[in-house]
Amino acid sequence: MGYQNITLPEQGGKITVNADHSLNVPDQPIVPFIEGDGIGVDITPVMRDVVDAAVEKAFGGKRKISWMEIYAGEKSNAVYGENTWLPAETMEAIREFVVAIKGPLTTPVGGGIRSLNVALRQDLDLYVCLRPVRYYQGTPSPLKEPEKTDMVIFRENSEDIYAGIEWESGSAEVKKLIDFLQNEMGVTKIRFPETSGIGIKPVSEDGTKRLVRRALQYTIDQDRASLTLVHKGNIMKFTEGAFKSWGYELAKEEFGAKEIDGGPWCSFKNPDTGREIVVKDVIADAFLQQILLRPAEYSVIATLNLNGDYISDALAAQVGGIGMAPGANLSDTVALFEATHGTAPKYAGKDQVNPASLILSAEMMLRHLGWNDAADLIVKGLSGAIAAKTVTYDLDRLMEGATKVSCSGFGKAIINNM
Ligand SMILES: NC(=O)C1=CN([C@@H]2O[C@H](COP(=O)(O)OP(=O)(O)OC[C@H]3O[C@@H](n4cnc5c(N)ncnc54)[C@H](OP(=O)(O)O)[C@@H]3O)[C@@H](O)[C@H]2O)C=CC1
Ligand SMILES: O=C(O)CCC(=O)C(=O)O
Ligand SMILES: [Mg+2]
Repeated sequence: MGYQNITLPEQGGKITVNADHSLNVPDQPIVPFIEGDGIGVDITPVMRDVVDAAVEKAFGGKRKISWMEIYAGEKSNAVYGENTWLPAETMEAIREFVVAIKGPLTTPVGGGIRSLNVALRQDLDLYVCLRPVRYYQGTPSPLKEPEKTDMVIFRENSEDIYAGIEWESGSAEVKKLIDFLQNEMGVTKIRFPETSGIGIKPVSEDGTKRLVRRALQYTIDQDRASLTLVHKGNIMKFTEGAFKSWGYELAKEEFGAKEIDGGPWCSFKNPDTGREIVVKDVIADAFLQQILLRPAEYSVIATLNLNGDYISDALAAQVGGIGMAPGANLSDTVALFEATHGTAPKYAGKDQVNPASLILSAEMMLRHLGWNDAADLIVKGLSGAIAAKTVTYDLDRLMEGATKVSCSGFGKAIINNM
């Protein structure tokens, strides 16, 4: 199709998806990217340089990414005109080209536009937010044994209070809703009805099961020992509690899990390797202490949207901070890779922040394409740069005897260590 402000690269072809959701990847795939607000201007070009260097080194010119810029956030206002935060053709391009990567996008607090990140996830039905958390040797960490933190978060990405269904205190809508809750639903527990805002928390069986299904399949494919459902089901029984029940139900119905000692924990054998996979659950507040005190007991995590948001930043801190934490948003067909962190506005344009989070998101993208040799080189380059203590400010301030480099300098150090 023709695009208004997106320039198609002169060379390169489209990635396509087969009926079984596998990909056909040409040697020169067109990959759309959103630069991102704030520090997007710093980290996105560095990510591209690192990826290009890894692909060139791994495949000697046979393969290459054809980058195609698409727009969202502040830059899209500049390109498309004021108040155009997420142009329709940006969504169209991600749908058409199937695999894309983005920098962070700003969401104002307490008013203004709703999150563009959430809008992208909802509109493209990217229902899995996949955030692996692993330790790179030599990275400074507040833990004594950070290498014991090795978890992969499957965060439900389309539902929950995070979907942003809410009404402002004092609005006509909130008055109508509170009136309905009090007079037709018998609700007596709204403490200050005159001044309350109200948010709605939808959690469904369909949404839960598709997320837990992907997480369990991953547990099998990666030969992991356990999947933990993290919820606050003691308090929010029909949303978070139901998430837990539906998760166990799915493990039993579709993966043949059997209860251990009368349940609710259950287990089944990995059909590929024969290894026992335990499916368990933890209440979210207790989980946040467990990940610090007993991280080795957790492997794959499946959780609701808001819990997953908190847990991913907390776990990132254990292995070096959100400057190091990658992620992907996945539907059955489309993949949009992005860092865990936000736009860190105070550092914008200063060539200072750590680009590793976005670079490791690109590393996940290369594996998604099946370009594992290039992905391995990124891991090697990053590990080498950290081992040589050539690091950005966030790691430098926690390390003894390190050499502090800029964002672009860190990118160069990664390339030099490939
Ligand atoms: N997916 C997305 O696009 C996301 C967008 N956001 C949005 O980003 C904006 C800012 O959010 P905020 O809460 O400040 O969170 P941020 O993640 O942007 O930044 C918080 C702090 O984390 C550290 N940090 C973040 N990124 C890096 C990096 N690359 N390298 C090193 N350190 C880093 C910095 O810590 P220090 O000050 O200690 O150096 C920074 O001040 C908001 O509008 C928010 O909605 C937030 C999260 C995700
Ligand atoms: O959309 C936003 O602004 C914040 C998103 C976020 O914190 C996350 O996805 O981890
Ligand atoms: Mg977050």
